[in-house]
Amino acid sequence: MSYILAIDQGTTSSRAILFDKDLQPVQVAQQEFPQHFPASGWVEHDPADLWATTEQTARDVMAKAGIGPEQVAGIGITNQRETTLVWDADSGETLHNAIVWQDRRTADTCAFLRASGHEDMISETTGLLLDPYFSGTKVKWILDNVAGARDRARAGKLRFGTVDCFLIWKFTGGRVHATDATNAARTLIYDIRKGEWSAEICDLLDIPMSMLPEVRDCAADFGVTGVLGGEIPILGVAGDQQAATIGQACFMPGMMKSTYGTGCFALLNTGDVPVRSQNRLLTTIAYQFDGKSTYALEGSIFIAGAVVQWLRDGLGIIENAGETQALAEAADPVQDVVIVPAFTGLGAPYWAPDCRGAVFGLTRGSGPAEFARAALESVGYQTRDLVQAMQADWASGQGRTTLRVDGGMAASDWTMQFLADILGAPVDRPEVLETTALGVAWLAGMRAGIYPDREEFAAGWARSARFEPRLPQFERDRRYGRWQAAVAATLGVPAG
Ligand SMILES: Nc1ncnc2c1ncn2[C@@H]1O[C@H](COP(=O)(O)OP(=O)(O)O)[C@@H](O)[C@H]1O
Ligand SMILES: O=P(O)(O)OC[C@H](O)CO
Repeated sequence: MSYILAIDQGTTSSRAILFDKDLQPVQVAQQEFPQHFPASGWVEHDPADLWATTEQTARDVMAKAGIGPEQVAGIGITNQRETTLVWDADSGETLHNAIVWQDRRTADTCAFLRASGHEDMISETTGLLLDPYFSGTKVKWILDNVAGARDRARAGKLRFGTVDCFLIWKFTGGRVHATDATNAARTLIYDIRKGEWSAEICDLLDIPMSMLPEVRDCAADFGVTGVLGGEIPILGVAGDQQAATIGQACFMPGMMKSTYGTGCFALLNTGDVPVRSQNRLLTTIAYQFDGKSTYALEGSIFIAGAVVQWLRDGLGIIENAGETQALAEAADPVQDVVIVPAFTGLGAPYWAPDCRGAVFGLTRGSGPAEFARAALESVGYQTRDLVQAMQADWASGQGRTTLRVDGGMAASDWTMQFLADILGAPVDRPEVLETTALGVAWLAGMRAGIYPDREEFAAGWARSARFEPRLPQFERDRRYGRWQAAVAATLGVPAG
């Protein structure tokens, strides 16, 4: 019983990672699955794909490591957040494809709720903004648009869940309908202060509360699965960004992590007090242990690593992401090319879904190297936007902050050095870059009794590199000023 199976069900792929008794990742299996775009701004996943790729990668990783279920002490599940599923309580059949967090179809519902004066109550209760990003309006959409759904929901025949909850249901053969507090906190129908579903918001959205899962701690009993060839308990659950926060051991107020994948999500631990943002950040639950929530401020950037993908697939100036380093180093130091990568609008702290990207400062001499440097820099600038908003929101967060980074793009030394330079604060990269999976593996392993407690786990967090700021203050401010001007100009230009 010396392994933990971590499942990371993400937006574009499902991954299963096996951790040994020393909390080291020893084997990985991964499968991508199709994205469905049935209309402009709509994004769906087939629930059968979510389950099949999860089950298959879990089987594969155990087969690759040559271990059986009797050697797995527990399963931890982490997941793309907010993505919404509704299914029949008896048959388990889903009523509709999963509506993905990126899906904008409920923008009108959000606009209506805002116009009718509900935004303040909803933000105060849930910590979130009225945006289609979150689950609540997606559940309403399914109940409004699938024939007979609301009647079945009122009769107690339907179940709602985020992806973690759906997978738990599948793993346990429909015996457990539960989620954890971090996933509940992303639904727009959960009262993050009281730690219970909000009857008022459910009523407003006409969502029968009989559909809702039980909300448990992040390290808790979520049932036992028999689908992997033997019985294994599910003992840890957290949304992926919260799992990364846990994996980075950001357990003290003031600690902050930023995950650089396709997008970027930064979370600042604010302790046991939920801080209401004045700068359009989200207030969310970082984790919940023993019924007690720890809160975080969260900033979400939609385009981080995706700007590098654009250099590769859109502009064709690189063949792989790693080439950006040499290009950025070769860029002309006197050119000031700035890219605002608002390909799908801008996220926090701007929340401008309709604006589109722009490039500034081009000269006759601007080429691939200047574009590559500007692309990498855009990630640093956007992070500074978030960090400044966080510091403005949370007075005790003033001062020197060390940022812990992870995700695929954190492998880029050049980007991480620029990040430290533009923040004027150190950036720490951990030894284990599988931070999201590590977080949820630790939850499950701690619950199973094979991993250390929180203090010991935090003490074991190890850094592989620290990037210290080297840019003079004057130059930092000058460059950031250029970025701010570029964003202001981009926001001022209506999308075509
Ligand atoms: N060396 C690198 N330099 C710059 N960007 C990189 C590098 N390696 C990976 N990336 C970027 O990181 C992203 C992949 O990170 P990952 O954490 O796997 O993302 P996701 O989980 O969102 O798919 C890609 O967008 C890729 O362009
Ligand atoms: O699956 P990812 O890594 O793109 O993460 C998605 C986030 O959880 C959305 O809030």
